[in-house]
Amino acid sequence: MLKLQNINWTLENGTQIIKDINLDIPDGKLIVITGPNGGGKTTLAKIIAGIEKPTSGKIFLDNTDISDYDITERAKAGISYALQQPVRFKGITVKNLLELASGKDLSIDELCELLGKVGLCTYDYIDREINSSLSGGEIKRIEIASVLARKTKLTIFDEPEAGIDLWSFTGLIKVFEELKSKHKGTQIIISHQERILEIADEIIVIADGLVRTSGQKDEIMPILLENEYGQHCPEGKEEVYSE
Ligand SMILES: Nc1ncnc2c1ncn2[C@@H]1O[C@H](COP(=O)(O)OP(=O)(O)OP(=O)(O)O)[C@@H](O)[C@H]1O
Repeated sequence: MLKLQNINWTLENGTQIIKDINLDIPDGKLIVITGPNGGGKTTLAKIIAGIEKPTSGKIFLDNTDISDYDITERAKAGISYALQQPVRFKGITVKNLLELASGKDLSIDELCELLGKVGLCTYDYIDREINSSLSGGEIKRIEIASVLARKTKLTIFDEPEAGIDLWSFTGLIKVFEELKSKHKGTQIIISHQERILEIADEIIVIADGLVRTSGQKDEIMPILLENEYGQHCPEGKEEVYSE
């Protein structure tokens, strides 16, 4: 289980972006974090992955305090993060990246399986360098494939839908559903997409640096659809909202 305890993140100018967030993320679930633009979702994901250090607060993975772990140590502890805007690696091919991610050489069949999941034809891509010649949607899909190759305990996908065409997006939803049913790990997906919210076990709504509401999908979906990002809280959740 991932536990976030009193996580705060404040800019040097004193602006507080993440405001005392407490969350318990259970194992083996698909958790979708949603909420308005600029609410703090990516910042929180970066804090979990070790890319940003919180101003205060603690993070535990399976009861181990990983607060002082850097990004590499967190990756070794089993946390993967697919960035909202992937980076390009000059001189590294798609095959190299997928093999680095999976920690072993991959056969053509294995490469086909991974790239097929994100809707890319292996023969067109394995030898392509991960540079600016790839389109935004292609690089996003390759990054998602590399995260799938890692099969870690906790995987965070930051807006996997961004830049992905409708047809590949449908395939991606199937990949998340398959991960949910076959892989024991936890998936956290940051998303604005109703189709991704629909496959969640639990939904967390973050706005203005706060957890506005959270709970089982069936409990949270009606609130999201009827109101603007959970601005009306269900009974018993008002104390979170009133901050
Ligand atoms: N390094 C930074 N310096 C200044 N402001 C920052 C920095 N990082 C994040 N912010 C601000 O913090 C707020 C939260 O940003 P974040 O990217 O976490 O939002 P988000 O909920 O992921 O938004 P979106 O849905 O648009 O992706 C935004 O107002 C953003 O401009």
